[in-house]
Amino acid sequence: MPGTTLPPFPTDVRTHPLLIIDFELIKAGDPVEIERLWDAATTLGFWYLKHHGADEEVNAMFDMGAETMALPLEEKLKFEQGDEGQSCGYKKAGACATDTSGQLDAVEFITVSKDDALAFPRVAHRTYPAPTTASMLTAVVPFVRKALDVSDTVLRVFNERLGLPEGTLDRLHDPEEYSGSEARVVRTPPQPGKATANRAALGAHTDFGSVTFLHNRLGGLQVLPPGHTEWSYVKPIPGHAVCNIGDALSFFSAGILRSNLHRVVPPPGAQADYERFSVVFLGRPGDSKVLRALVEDSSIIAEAAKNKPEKNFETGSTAAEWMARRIKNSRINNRKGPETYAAGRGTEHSLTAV
Ligand SMILES: O=C(O)CCC(=O)C(=O)O
Ligand SMILES: [Fe+2]
Repeated sequence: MPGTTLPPFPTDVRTHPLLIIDFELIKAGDPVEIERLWDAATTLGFWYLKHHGADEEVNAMFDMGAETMALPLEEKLKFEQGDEGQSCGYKKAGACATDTSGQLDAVEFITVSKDDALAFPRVAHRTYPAPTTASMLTAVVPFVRKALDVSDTVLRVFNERLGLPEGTLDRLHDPEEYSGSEARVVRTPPQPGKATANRAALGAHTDFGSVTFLHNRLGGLQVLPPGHTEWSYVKPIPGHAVCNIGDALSFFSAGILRSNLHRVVPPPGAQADYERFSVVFLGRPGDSKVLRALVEDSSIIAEAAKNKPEKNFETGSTAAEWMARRIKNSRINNRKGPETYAAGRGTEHSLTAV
């Protein structure tokens, strides 16, 4: 909402502090900052990222999202992602379950595949609503390129710290291969009444892929830190991205990198009266890559897998299959019962977390 002053994030709600990582120092190879990034990625799996240099691209994405969401629902529905497990396109509010009981989500998405962005004007997977397409070269492509730079840089740090042969994680994220990586704008409309304040607008989930690069102006994002039974807000800090690890990196690293549960609830306090937009890049491995611990490539990962015999790091699933399964089973049209929701879950999920 250009020109709108948003109320500040309230001081009387529980927040979870995240480490603030300086992207410029990471790029420069600063050993202290790399250690801090490693610490964040292996404990909660969430951190703030400052000096990411993507402010302009992120603002352009917020504008693209607002223009696209302002279209009549009927027009947006022409681009709906469907029930077959595809993620790119438009998702209406209420298309997905947020819990085993089949409670409906309250967020709408416009999601652009990185393959469509980088191939533009050629169509790799699908077409998008007119305001999204019109912003492809001015917003989506520049944002995707910045996000890929963040993701590649962070992956190189993890590659080294995991003791993997040089280029291993790079090859698993080869930009030439089609992948589920995508840029998304999420809109949460103000929810009627206080009763919904604690109800998930976007249900508890772990991200499917590798590195997520998220931008928030209003509160609403919450994490469930390991060992906690209560959700805590992640307070938005202007100019700071929130980054987190997804399931694919958790599998590749035998759980050394943490894919943590998170969700979105309506913004807290006076912020609740405003519509909430977030801009996110979800980085994912190449479609054909199998999600499993890289035990043959690193003694550090082999040791981690050995120390967690109760965990199965052999999914037998490619990155594309993992993502399609999770999306398909979250779609309310595919719901047969509580088991459908359960079949769509990822790492670290307990079905009591909603
Ligand atoms: O909107 C947010 O703050 C988080 C969105 C998110 O978790 C996702 O799109 O996976
Ligand atoms: Fe997420």
